[in-house]
Amino acid sequence: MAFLNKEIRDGDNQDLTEERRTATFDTDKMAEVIYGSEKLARRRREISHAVSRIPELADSRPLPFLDRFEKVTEGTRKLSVLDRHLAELIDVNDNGEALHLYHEVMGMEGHPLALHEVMFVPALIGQASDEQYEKWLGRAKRREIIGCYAQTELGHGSNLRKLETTATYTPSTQEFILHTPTITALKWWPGALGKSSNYAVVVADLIIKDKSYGPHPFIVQLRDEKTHQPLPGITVGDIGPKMAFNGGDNGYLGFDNFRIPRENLLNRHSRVEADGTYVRPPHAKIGHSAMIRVRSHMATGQGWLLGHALTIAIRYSAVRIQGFLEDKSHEVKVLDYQTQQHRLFPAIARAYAFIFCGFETIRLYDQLILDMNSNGNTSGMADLHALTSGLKSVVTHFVGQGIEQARMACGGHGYSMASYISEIYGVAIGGCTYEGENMVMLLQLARYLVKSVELVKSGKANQLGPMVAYLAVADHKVNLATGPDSYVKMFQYISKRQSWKATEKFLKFMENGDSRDVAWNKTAVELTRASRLHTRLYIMETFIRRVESVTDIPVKSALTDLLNLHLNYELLDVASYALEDGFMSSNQMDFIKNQLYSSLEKIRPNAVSLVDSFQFSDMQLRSVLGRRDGHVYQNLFDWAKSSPLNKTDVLPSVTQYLKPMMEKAKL
Ligand SMILES: CC/C=C\C/C=C\C/C=C\C/C=C\C/C=C\C/C=C/C(=O)SCCNC(=O)CCNC(=O)[C@H](O)C(C)(C)COP(=O)(O)OP(=O)(O)OC[C@H]1O[C@@H](n2cnc3c(N)ncnc32)[C@H](O)[C@@H]1OP(=O)(O)O
Ligand SMILES: Cc1cc2nc3c(=O)[nH]c(=O)nc-3n(C[C@H](O)[C@H](O)[C@H](O)COP(=O)(O)OP(=O)(O)OC[C@H]3O[C@@H](n4cnc5c(N)ncnc54)[C@H](O)[C@@H]3O)c2cc1C
Repeated sequence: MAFLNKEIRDGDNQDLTEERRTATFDTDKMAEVIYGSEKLARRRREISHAVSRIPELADSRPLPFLDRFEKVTEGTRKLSVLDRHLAELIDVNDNGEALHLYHEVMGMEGHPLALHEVMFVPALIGQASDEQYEKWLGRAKRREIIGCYAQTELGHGSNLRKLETTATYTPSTQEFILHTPTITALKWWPGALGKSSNYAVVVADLIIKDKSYGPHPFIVQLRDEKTHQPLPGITVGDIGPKMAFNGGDNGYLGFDNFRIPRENLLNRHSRVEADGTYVRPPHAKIGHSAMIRVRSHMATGQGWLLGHALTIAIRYSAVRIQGFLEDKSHEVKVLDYQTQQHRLFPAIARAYAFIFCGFETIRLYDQLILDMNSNGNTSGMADLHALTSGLKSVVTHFVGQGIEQARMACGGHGYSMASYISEIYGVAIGGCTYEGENMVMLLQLARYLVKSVELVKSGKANQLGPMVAYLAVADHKVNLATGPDSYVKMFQYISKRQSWKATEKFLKFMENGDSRDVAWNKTAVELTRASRLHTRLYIMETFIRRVESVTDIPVKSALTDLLNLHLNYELLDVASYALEDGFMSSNQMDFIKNQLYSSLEKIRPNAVSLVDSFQFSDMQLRSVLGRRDGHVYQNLFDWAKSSPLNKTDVLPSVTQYLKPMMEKAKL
């Protein structure tokens, strides 16, 4: 008999197989929706299969047992094996295939090329002139050189206007002199900078004739191409262990009056002429395109990270039997508890929603780069900046929460590194900080919202973009029974009210004599609340649009259940805003709660299949609890036995310290 869930195999844990038999949709078809195309979903499976047949690509030992040095070495080893097999495994021009292959083999703990693909090459694509393309891009793409993105400094990450590294132009030699004037000016944090990269895009304050022109990107050689030794005038190294990404070498970098030629300012959009004349870019923030790119990709990347943790937690919850419901002769799967479902199912809905939002922002980013490179059109930048600033903040925050709930949902075993959930958590919450600290980015979106409200107030609502048009729409009471649209209207009301309230408060402080910055700071918490609500509205609308467009009926039906859960969960979560002014009644609250509980019941039979549809291989998950076959206990025992501490029955530290202490106590 053919089952709709394609993960069923002979010999699997029976409880998990039972779950898979109840799937109401085809998991291959759901994977097409998750990955955006039939081709990519299929190629992912084929690539995972091909990788599993190359033993050298497997981790040589479970990663949690490796120390930092071993992790870096292991990542670099696998990268070199991968390099030999690249062309046979994937179409190297297909980003989706490449991304999957790297996730599969390299995992998420970092490796020497992590920032090369994610920021160095994209910075060249976005910022280099045609001549610079010619000179650098081919070499970078062939990986003759390895690069990173060095912007953040020991003293400044958020406030780019105060970066201290200087790039001073000297017309007599037509060179820039890069210099690190203070300890706080050291570049600090860039991924793959410490030990791996021999080139970097360095962001430094451009100075011409004693005048500062602000941060600009330069391509800089850091190490000798043959010996890999740092060049004279360069101080570079690793910043030490971190919460996660310990297979990666985030680094520090200092310059001692280090000279680079004038052509090394990435000059597609702004340039310095030989005599020192500065030619301005068409948009002041155009040099930030590599950051906007990562922010645009973060929602899908983070959605997949949440998907990892949920695959582990849901599969384990179907295998873990503990406690009773009605029948006291049989314990039940912990997945049958309403609290367990409430802990995990809304996060499944969010993972799907975030992935769908990410597809939209990636498309918008690609369009922006096309417009900028073909005709210098930067009109989409402000909107995309506002959108991705909010999205990266809201998504990373909820993903962190969701992963932590997934860990707790696995009880004691969730706390073991065998679950791998703590590693996923460490990686995911890095996203709350990198590419713009979340509060800072929420405040960026708030600037956009405040400006939009001000437009409405001054009678210029017709100038609002489609994303904020609701800020000008009249309020109306909503009957919650009428489907997704009514939830959107309710959310629009809440979001609009918060944006208006925060703006009025901000303006009032200014009317009362505060400067703009002080008034802004006094309103900042309310402003971040407005940004979160606006972003959650966007996520909700995107989710609705995506589900509406699905053509496979069983897949659409399962997604509709997830969407309904999401709508009710979201509205309940922000209900205090709607209760504040009596917009929502307590009867409506009860209605929403009941809808939510019935969504949990509807989703229950499909829970395992919804996470199976992410189609993460065991290699990619690296989790004993999340194994596809569900054989958790024997493998946990084997995993524990492989701990280096178990190599001998008596540890040298016991002989050396513990025994003498115990012996002494006996005397
Ligand atoms: C094959 C692989 C494919 C895909 C994989 C890709 C991604 C995968 C997902 C994850 C990646 C995984 C691993 C990577 C791990 C880590 C990488 C990390 C890298 C980094 O962290 S790099 C460093 C990042 N640093 C920052 O983000 C700094 C944050 N600060 C800023 O961005 C700015 O300084 C800030 C806060 C926005 C403010 O700037 P500034 O002070 O200059 O501006 P103002 O506040 O005065 O505002 C002025 C004005 O300008 C507007 N504006 C600001 N920035 C932008 C922008 N980027 N675009 C457009 N407009 C911008 C701002 O809104 C103001 O407008 P207004 O006056 O209000 O009209
Ligand atoms: C895993 C990881 C990888 C990274 N990779 C790179 C990389 O490849 N290249 C690179 O250049 N950098 C990288 N970074 C650095 C990262 O981009 C910065 O750490 C980040 O932008 C935050 O800046 P910060 O550290 O200066 O934080 P800070 O700005 O010092 O933040 C500290 C606190 O101050 C608050 N704060 C700061 N400014 C404001 C404000 N205006 N209003 C209100 N509150 C404010 C913040 O909200 C936060 O609570 C990485 C960081 C991490 C963790």
